[in-house]
Amino acid sequence: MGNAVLGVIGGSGLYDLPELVGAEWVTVDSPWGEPSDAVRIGEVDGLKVVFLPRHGRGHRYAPSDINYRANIDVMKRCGVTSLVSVSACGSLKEEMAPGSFVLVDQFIDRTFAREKSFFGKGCVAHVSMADPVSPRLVEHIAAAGAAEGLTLHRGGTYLAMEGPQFSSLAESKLYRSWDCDVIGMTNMPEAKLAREAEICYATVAMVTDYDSWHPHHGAVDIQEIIKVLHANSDNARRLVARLAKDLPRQHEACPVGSDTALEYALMTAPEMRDPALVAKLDAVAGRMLSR
Ligand SMILES: CSC[C@H]1O[C@H](OP(=O)(O)O)[C@H](O)[C@@H]1O
Ligand SMILES: Nc1ncnc2[nH]cnc12
Repeated sequence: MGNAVLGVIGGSGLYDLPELVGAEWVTVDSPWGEPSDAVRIGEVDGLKVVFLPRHGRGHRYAPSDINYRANIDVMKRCGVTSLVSVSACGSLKEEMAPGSFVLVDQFIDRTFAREKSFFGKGCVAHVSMADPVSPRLVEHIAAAGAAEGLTLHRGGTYLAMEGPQFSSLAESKLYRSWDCDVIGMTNMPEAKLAREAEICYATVAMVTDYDSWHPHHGAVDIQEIIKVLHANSDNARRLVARLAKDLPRQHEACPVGSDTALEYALMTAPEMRDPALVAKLDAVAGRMLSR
């Protein structure tokens, strides 16, 4: 299946990966506009790793301002085959305590002010999001976490909210009644776009707080979040470094078809496609559109 390339999107508190060898910041242009930052490209034991700070260095972009399409397009242009999203989140479950990590396997998308697809008028596509994360990548992350002695929860539903304000108590209780496990502001549409770009995706959710619902913890507060983030960014970096060491150097076919998601997804007849949109899709859908 070709060489594996590991992409890492670092969320709040993760703006660099010092573990990368021979790393350089590289500006990659995208027809989808401005990505959050340049990418840091380096390697770990021969594996190419591409790191992008989701909010930009210095945390310049709010969740609604991030150009998720450009970020995923840039990852695709860099050859990324597996993408790990490291994301701070609130916990909606007692047992998922601040400081722990959750390998989520489902998302509920409540965001409403973001571009959510590379496709549209002139080139329509519908990909499956039934299994939004790649199980094989999750297995490798879980093994890396265990090797590093981290507290990891396997499985969970991530509620993506628009933000930037945190949830009201009523919203927090509503999401708990939906049996959601964690809440954040960024993994949608990121996961949808990764799927459209045929990149295997998985999220490492770093729990920083109990959102607003917990009777014995005050409402979520950014100072507390920052403290937990500082205490955990080393753990997140160790996890990613171990993953990079141990990830198979050949890309493994995704059992849920993340890496072939466009195979039967394109709906628009070739002669009816908009050439301008097709040109922008050169990286994301070149595999299908050049056939
Ligand atoms: C710093 S608290 C809110 C902020 O943190 C999370 O960001 P990310 O997912 O990039 O780690 C959350 O989604 C909000 O954007
Ligand atoms: N409680 C919370 N809600 C939304 N995003 C978050 N990121 C970290 N904690 C969060």
